[in-house]
Amino acid sequence: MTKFEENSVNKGFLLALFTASKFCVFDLLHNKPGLDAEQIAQEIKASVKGTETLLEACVSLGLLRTKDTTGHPKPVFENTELATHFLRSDACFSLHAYIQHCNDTLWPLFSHLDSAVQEGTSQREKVKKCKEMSEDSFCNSREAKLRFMHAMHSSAKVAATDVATAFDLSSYKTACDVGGCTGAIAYELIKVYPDLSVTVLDLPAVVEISELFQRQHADKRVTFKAGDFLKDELPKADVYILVRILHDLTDEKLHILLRKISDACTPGCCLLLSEIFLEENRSGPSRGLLQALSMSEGKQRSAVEYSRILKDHGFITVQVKHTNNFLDSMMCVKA
Ligand SMILES: C[S@@+](CC[C@H](N)C(=O)[O-])C[C@H]1O[C@@H](n2cnc3c(N)ncnc32)[C@H](O)[C@@H]1O
Repeated sequence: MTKFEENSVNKGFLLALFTASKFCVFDLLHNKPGLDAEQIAQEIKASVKGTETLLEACVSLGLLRTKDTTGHPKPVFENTELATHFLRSDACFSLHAYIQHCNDTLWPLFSHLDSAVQEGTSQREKVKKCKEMSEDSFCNSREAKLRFMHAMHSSAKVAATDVATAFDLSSYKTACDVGGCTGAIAYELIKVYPDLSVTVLDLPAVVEISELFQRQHADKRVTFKAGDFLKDELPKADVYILVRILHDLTDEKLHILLRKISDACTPGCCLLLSEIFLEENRSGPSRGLLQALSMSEGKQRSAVEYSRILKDHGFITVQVKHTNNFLDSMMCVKA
């Protein structure tokens, strides 16, 4: 298969995934495995032809499989392990909300890819304008924030164990998860390190909603602080955590934030950074390069680039870990 064909299949993969997810096909087949295309079409209120085509595509992509059809004239469908673990909306590691976020927020950025490449700038404003014209400023609504938080929460949960265990943090007592959103990483950290307390710092509008995500956990070792990490004083901690923050910031904002963290640290304090680390020659991984292509205000970097930036702020890289998850990690110590 040529690179071109491979990429068109990836695009098809995403579209099939979004669509099946939107119609809750994976939830339906979890609750009622072994339905045929006609029965599924009826349940999701879609055309039989369209449903059949979608199901076949999902089978070819390894998201669904057909079950032994003896005694049944038509093929019947069930979820594969992949769909059971990651695509059901109520699965422990569900990426349902993240897929929705990709569909609603990231995907539209790609429809302005020509301008993004021409200008080399984020197309968020353009997408926002189009949306505002059609949807009455949905972007700033509580619903949009909640949707974003669900997306972050679900994907953070998938990476949380690998992020928390990438390095031994057992000698530290206090941590601050800077831009920690719903606390998904913080709650994993206290599970792994019972003596650790974590302050999650995030914007007031996010902290206000974050309560909705804490009902099952609620543990006083995790506290939430509303604030702006570019303007307000950072909570004091032995470990500062930055998961999926730096790649999204302009160079100017990145340096403001790192200066604030560096000022808050005493020698020996730790900085745990988790991002997708690009290969040194920028040949991959493609999830990082594609994220860069959606053109946020920031940029994707290699571990060496991050190390260099952090060194300028007084941090020495102790170790870099490429996990088998979608985020890599780096541990640095303040000199
Ligand atoms: C891409 S999300 C990452 C969330 C979390 N660290 C994770 O990986 O799941 C970025 C987070 O940073 C927060 N954030 C962005 N700008 C901020 C600021 N100026 N002050 C505090 N939090 C901010 C956002 O609200 C959001 O929760």
